[in-house]
Amino acid sequence: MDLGYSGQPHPHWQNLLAWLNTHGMDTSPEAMPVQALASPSAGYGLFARRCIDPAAPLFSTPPSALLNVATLSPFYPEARQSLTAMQLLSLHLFLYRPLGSRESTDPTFGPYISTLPREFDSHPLTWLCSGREDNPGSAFLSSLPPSVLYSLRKLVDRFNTDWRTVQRYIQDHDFAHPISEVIGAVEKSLRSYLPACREDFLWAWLNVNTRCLYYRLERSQSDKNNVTLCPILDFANHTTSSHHMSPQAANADRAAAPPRTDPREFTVLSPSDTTTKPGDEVYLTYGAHSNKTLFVEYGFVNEISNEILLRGDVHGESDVDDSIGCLFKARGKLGTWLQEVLTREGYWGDWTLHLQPLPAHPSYRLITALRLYHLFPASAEEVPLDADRALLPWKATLLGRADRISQENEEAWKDTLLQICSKLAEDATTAIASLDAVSANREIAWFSWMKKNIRMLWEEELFVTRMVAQSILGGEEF
Ligand SMILES: C[S@@+](CC[C@H](N)C(=O)[O-])C[C@H]1O[C@@H](n2cnc3c(N)ncnc32)[C@H](O)[C@@H]1O
Repeated sequence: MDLGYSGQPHPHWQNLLAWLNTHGMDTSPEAMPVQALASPSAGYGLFARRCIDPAAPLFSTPPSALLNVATLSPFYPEARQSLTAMQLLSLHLFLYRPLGSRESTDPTFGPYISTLPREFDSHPLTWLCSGREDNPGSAFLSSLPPSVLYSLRKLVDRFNTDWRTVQRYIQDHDFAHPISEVIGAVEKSLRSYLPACREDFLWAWLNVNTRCLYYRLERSQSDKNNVTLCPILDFANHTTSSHHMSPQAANADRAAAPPRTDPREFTVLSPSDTTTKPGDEVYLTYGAHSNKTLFVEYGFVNEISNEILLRGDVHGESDVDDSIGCLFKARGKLGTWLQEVLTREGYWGDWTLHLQPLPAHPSYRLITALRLYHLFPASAEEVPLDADRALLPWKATLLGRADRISQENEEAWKDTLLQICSKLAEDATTAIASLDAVSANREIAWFSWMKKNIRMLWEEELFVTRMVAQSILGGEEF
C-alpha cells in the first residue's frame, strides 16, 4: 500500500491470492487494487492499495472459486434435493473447519476456508447456542431488549433446523472421495453425541450466515439458493454511507433474463460516487437492515446517536411485537379471535415504530392491529355473535373505503400506544443504567465494544419511543 491506513495484513491473504491465481484470476499487485487488513473495530476489512476511480472494476472472482450450490453439489449426493444452499455450504465448512490457526485441509477450497474468522465468541448466537458455559457473552443475554432476544431465539430455531437436517443427511448418504476422507470421523463423533460437533457446525453456519451474498443461480430470482460465498469480497465490512462497492452481477441478475447456464465471474465495482484514496476502507452495504437485525444476524450495530438518527443516516426503529402481543393475549377468547383475524388478513406481528421519515410514527401494520384491538369495548372478552358484521368498519379501513373507524377509535389506539411508548422508554432507561453498572471484562478484547452495541440498541429504542410519543401528543396524523 502506498499511503494511509496500514493495519496488519491478513495472515492467509497471500495464500488466498495464490490459490485464486490457479483458478485463472490475475492477482498480481498491478491487477489487485485492494487487500485484507486488520480493521480497527471489525476484524478484517478490505482496503485500497492505491487510488481507485469511481465505478471501476475492482476484481472478478472466477466462478470455480465461489462456494455455492453449483460448485459444491458435485461433491454431495442428492444435495440439491436434500439440502438448502445454507445447509450445504454450512456442511462443507463444518467438514473442513481449520484446527486452531492451521490451514483447512479441504483439497478444493482450503485456501479460502483458511481465511474465515476462526471463532464467533462475540456473536450473540454463540451466547445462546454454544454448549460452553464459560462464554463471556452469556452475561449479556439478560441485558438485551426483549425484542432482540425474541429475534435471537428465532435465529436459534433456524440454526437447529439446519443442524438436524444436516445430521440426517450425513447419516442417510454414502460419500465419495474427497468427502469420504473426512466424513467417517464426523459420523463417529455424531454417534457419540460429542458437543464439539455442534460447536463446529455453529462456526460453519455463522460464517455462511454472515458472509453469503446474492448470486443468481436458479430460475426464480427469489429462490433462496441464489447465494454464494465469494473470496475477497467477503472481507468487506458494512456501511450505511452511499460510498460503497457494488457487485456487478447483482445488477445483471435483477434483469428479467432467463437463468444463465454458463457460470460467470463475480465482478465488483468500486464506489460509484467518489474516488477511493490509498488506505481507504472499501465497504459494502448489507442492506437497509435495522440495528436489531444487524445485531442478531451479523453481531454488530450501526453506530447511532440522537443526531445520527435525526439526520436519517441510520433509520431508527423499535419493535413492539412483545408489548402488543401481550395486549391481545390479555383479552381472553376475544383476544384469541382477534389474533386469528389479524393472522388471516396478514397483519399479525412485525409491528414497529419508525423515526424516519419524520414525524416519528407507528407502522401501518401496527395502526391496523391497534384499530382492531379497540373496535370492541375494553371490557369485552367474548367473540361477538355476528362476528363478520362486527368487523366491517375495520375492514373498510383495510380496503381504503374509510381512513378511520371513528374519532373515538383513533383516540383510543393512540392512547394505548402512548402508554406502551412510556413503558418501553422506562424499561430502556432502567436497562441502560444497569448496563452501565456492568464492569468491563478486561480479558476479553470485544467486551466493552459489545457493551456499547447493546447500549445503542436500548438508546435507539428510548429515542424512537419518545419521538413517537411526541408525535402523538403533538397531534400528528399518521
Ligand atoms: C462479511 S464479514 C466482513 C469481514 C469480517 N470483518 C472479517 O474479519 O472477516 C461480516 C462480519 O464483519 C463484521 N462487520 C461487518 N461490518 C461491520 C461494521 N460496520 N462494524 C463492525 N463489525 C462489522 C461483523 O462481524 C460481520 O458479521
